[in-house]
Amino acid sequence: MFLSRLHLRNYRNFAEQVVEFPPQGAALVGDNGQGKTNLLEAIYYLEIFRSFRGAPDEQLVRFGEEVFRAEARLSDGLGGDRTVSAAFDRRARKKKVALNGAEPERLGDALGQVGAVIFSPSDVEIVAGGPGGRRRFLDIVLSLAQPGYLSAVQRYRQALFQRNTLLRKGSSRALVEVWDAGLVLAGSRVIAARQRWVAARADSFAAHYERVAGGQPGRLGYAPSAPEMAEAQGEAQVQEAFRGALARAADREQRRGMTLVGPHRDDLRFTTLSADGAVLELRTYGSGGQQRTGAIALRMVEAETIHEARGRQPLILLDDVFAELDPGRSQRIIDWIETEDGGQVILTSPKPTDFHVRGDTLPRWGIRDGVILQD
Ligand SMILES: Nc1ncnc2c1ncn2[C@@H]1O[C@H](COP(=O)(O)OP(=O)(O)OP(=O)(O)O)[C@@H](O)[C@H]1O
Repeated sequence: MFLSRLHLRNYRNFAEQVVEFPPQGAALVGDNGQGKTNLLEAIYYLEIFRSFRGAPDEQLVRFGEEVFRAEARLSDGLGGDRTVSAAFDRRARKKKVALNGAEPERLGDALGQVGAVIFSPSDVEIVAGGPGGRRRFLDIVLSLAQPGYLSAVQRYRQALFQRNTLLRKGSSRALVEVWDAGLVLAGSRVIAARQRWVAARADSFAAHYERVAGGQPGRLGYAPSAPEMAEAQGEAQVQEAFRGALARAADREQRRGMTLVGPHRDDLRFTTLSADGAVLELRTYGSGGQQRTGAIALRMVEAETIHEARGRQPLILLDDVFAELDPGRSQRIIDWIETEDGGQVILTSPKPTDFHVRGDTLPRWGIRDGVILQD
């Protein structure tokens, strides 16, 4: 399956655009502000039904318009086609998603149809920014890859919201505790899934980091909000540890008026080693380049995850990722793409690059003011 056709109407600065993509992908070259990121954002919108940049849907509607629509056609090259589409009405604040023209029962059922991974300069924020961005990363990847994860997150958020409302109002402990069973059940599912994913991908992350960084070590770990949860393995042990952590935090929670333990306070940890062997957090001590390398290695393990979940090569979207990397690192990313035997690649750049992707078979298109220029 590859993205064979994209149809955009009133998405950002695209008025009406139809693009036919070949199976190997395409390279888009255009000046700043012409719509390169917008195009990749639109493709990835059809994967997760929201902007990867975190923009609210209203902002995606072309200025002066009311509704945007995006549709992707995925083809297996043998005549088998599938479509996924999304539309958002700014005035009615309504989003509609369809698979092959039919609305799925739940939005979650339509997630991940494109099977894409996006590499963007803003990924550095996952490593360098606050823990919310890292939890968001985990929640998106696991929602795409694991059935049931998204609904566990949603149940957890509901229980957390109710519990926090009571804590904020200073309600009695007995009232707050009514929500504990639901919180622990859904929360442990989320924590155990995240821990399993990190454990399963840690070696691969380390290998990607080391390769891209030209030999420097890099590690990925999961940091739960309470120490006893770090020891727990599997959902049952996490539940027990979560209950224990809640009991220990009860007085503090009453004082602070909020839930202090659980997956909403967990974090991902990126580390490297100093010259004398000390463990350094990339977030606080990493250079810009090291933080970018951590983000790229993370996207690479995401690509492996999507590959396994979908049973096919992911569509790789590269948004001007080479701009801030040294040539060695850039080349090693290209080498990695080349080993992803034959998956589709769509890359953007403000200027023609010297990097040779897919044996230079990608057609090179221009883009100006929301119009794609194919020759
Ligand atoms: N809702 C919208 N309607 C119309 N135009 C929009 C909308 N949102 C953003 N734009 C326009 O899209 C352009 C930015 O596009 P985009 O972010 O894709 O740039 P780019 O080609 O990736 O540039 P760069 O190389 O600087 O990253 C801006 O000119 C902006 O005004």
